[in-house]
Amino acid sequence: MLEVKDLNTGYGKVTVVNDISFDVAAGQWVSIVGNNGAGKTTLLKALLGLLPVTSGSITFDGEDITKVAPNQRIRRGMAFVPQGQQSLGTMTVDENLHVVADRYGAEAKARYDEAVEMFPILKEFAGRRAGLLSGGQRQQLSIARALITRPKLMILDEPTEGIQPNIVAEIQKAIRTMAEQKGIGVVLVEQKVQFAVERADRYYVLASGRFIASGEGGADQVEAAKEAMRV
Ligand SMILES: Nc1ncnc2c1ncn2[C@@H]1O[C@H](COP(=O)(O)OP(=O)(O)OP(=O)(O)O)[C@@H](O)[C@H]1O
Repeated sequence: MLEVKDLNTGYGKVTVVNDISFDVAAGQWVSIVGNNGAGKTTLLKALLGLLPVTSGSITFDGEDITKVAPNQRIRRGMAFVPQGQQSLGTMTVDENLHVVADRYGAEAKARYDEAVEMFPILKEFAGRRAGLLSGGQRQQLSIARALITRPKLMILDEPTEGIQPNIVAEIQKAIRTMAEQKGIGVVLVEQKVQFAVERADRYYVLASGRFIASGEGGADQVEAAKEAMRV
């Protein structure tokens, strides 16, 4: 569904991401792990159309979208969950979800229900202001908001940053479920290798803007990925 080929991108004349190629199929979870400054966010910005591609191509759903504007990419079925749990803090959980769901008219309720089903805590805290939730709960709210759009591809930027371990496990499970049961393709970028690799289908290690290792996901692959990241 997503095909990235020989992608180069960066800021002005400085190339930060070099010759990146990978594919994501429907229902496949692909993780990109890398340390601080490896180029993870830069790569995601290029996938979303927020940074121009210097060379290479991005194909989504059979169409070349290398030069397609960000809002068009979203319309075609990409959803983005940015770093840092960005929900609307002064609005309640319920209002945060309705802002997105109510765009879908007759489908609004079904879409709303579908999203909170994945994160029951959001039902419990429906009336609470998003700004008063824990970081992990806010992250779940961000993912739920993205799910309401029924994306074909969900792109997540370090969803576990600053989050307690018990919620990290819940988020991991939800990502697996959305891939497996809803057929959503997932691109996750992370520094936390275990979280990213353990239940993914495939992983890539990004260092200094290049893929230096890759492999199948799974609990037995975590050590190999960690080892590759140490180099
Ligand atoms: N707006 C910018 N202008 C110029 N260089 C930038 C800009 N943003 C990031 N960079 C550089 O690009 C490189 C990769 O940064 P990027 O934010 O993509 O890394 P990252 O892997 O996402 O790191 P982190 O895990 O800390 O978020 C770094 O060397 C950074 O200094």
